[in-house]
Amino acid sequence: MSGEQPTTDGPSRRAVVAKRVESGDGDLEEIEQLANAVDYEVVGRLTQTREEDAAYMFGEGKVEELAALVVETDADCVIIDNDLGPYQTFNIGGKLPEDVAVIDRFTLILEIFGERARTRKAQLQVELAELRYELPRAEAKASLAKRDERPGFMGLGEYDESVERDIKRRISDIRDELASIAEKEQTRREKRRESGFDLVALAGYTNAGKSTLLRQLAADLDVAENADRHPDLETTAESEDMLFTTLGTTTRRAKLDTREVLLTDTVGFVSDLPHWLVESFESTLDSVYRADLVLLVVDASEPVREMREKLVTCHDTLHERNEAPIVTVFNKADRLDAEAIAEKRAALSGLAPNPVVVSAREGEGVATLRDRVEDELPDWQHERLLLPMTDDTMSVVSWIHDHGHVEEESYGDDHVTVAFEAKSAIVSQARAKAADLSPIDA
Ligand SMILES: Nc1nc2c(ncn2[C@@H]2O[C@H](COP(=O)(O)OP(=O)(O)OP(=O)(O)O)[C@@H](O)[C@H]2O)c(=O)[nH]1
Ligand SMILES: [Mg+2]
Repeated sequence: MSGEQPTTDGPSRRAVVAKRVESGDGDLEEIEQLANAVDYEVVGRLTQTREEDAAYMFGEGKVEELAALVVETDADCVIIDNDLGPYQTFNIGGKLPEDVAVIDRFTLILEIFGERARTRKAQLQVELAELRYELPRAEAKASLAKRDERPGFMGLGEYDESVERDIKRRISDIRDELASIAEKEQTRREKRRESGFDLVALAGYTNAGKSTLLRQLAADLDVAENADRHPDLETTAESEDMLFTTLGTTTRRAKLDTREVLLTDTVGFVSDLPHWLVESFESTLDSVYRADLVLLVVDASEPVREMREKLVTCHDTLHERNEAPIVTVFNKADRLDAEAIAEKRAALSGLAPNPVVVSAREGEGVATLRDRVEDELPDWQHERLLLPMTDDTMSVVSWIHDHGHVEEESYGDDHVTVAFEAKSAIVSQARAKAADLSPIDA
């Protein structure tokens, strides 16, 4: 390791991954995927099953083993798949060769988010999460520095309360800005609802195939057609075999038989996220919480045990705030035969009742899913209105065409009859508009 400068970007960062579990065997697959998502090359692996050590997270002997592995593999950093306290980070770092960084699960996730954040909102959310991660650490540093024995703790120089104060002030500024962004988004969503769209959100564990499915469902629609009406709609939803490809939200329109929906793709869920991290992404998850219907996408090519764990994580994240019906989608069916699908359905029937099986990549099952979405959306109301013929009548008729599904339209001498189906809010608005048409002396 001596003499080698660790690089801070590019594909050449070498990492040793390590994890402590309470029982069973430590599984490093997910942390490796997370590491690969920001171009770490995993060059060494280490796990330990034991209870948490207050000073080192692992046993002290294991940390020495970790240090030896770092030297042997010439790694620049260790990535620990646990939530390290500030002192544990410091103590582990003390055992490692100089300049070897200690990264924990959350710092890694934040790094991924930071790299993916493209919009102002996503960047603010990442910064908020970073500051919330930093705050207790700044407090720890301040209190250590006060004890005088370790000025310059963690090599970061002098500390006083002003650091904490600055962090708190910045947190409060970011919250304000995010709140105003959320308000604008809310207004926009209300407008969409008013214009007859149902909101369908794609939720699910990261890498389940949400973005791929979004493209399938929206495949036969032309977004440009209505670009002027919805200038905020983005046309891209990238997918890659990588965790957290999507950060932030992408919305596209999809036309079902009788309904038009807006589909929103969103950030993937991942297990063991601390509450502050989830809260930092609250306004992104808002599109899920406020949807009329949630499609919970699961990678069905994974073993039942993993599917179950991921479903539980998703339900936990959705549980508190979501009121909309949830339709579970078993994706990647092209990797499975009918028998395996039947087994998984049966094994997971409690968590995922009546799932729709699809292959987002091949398009198989997508038509069934469309029908299911149509079935599960809140019912539309039927209405028949008799409109007196005035100068404004035709604009009301065309408004009804834009916002609902017209079944019949007939013209009499001094009136128009329109029978249509629409969301109940639209029906009420149409009634109000019809009432406004009435001649004053009627
Ligand atoms: N075999 C197979 N692969 C699929 C299918 N759907 C998606 N994939 C692959 O799974 C990977 C993840 O797909 P995405 O659509 O990016 O998944 P996501 O849920 O949006 O992931 P994040 O945005 O990272 O949370 C990609 O490599 C896709 O090509 C499918 O039906 N079958
Ligand atoms: Mg995605």
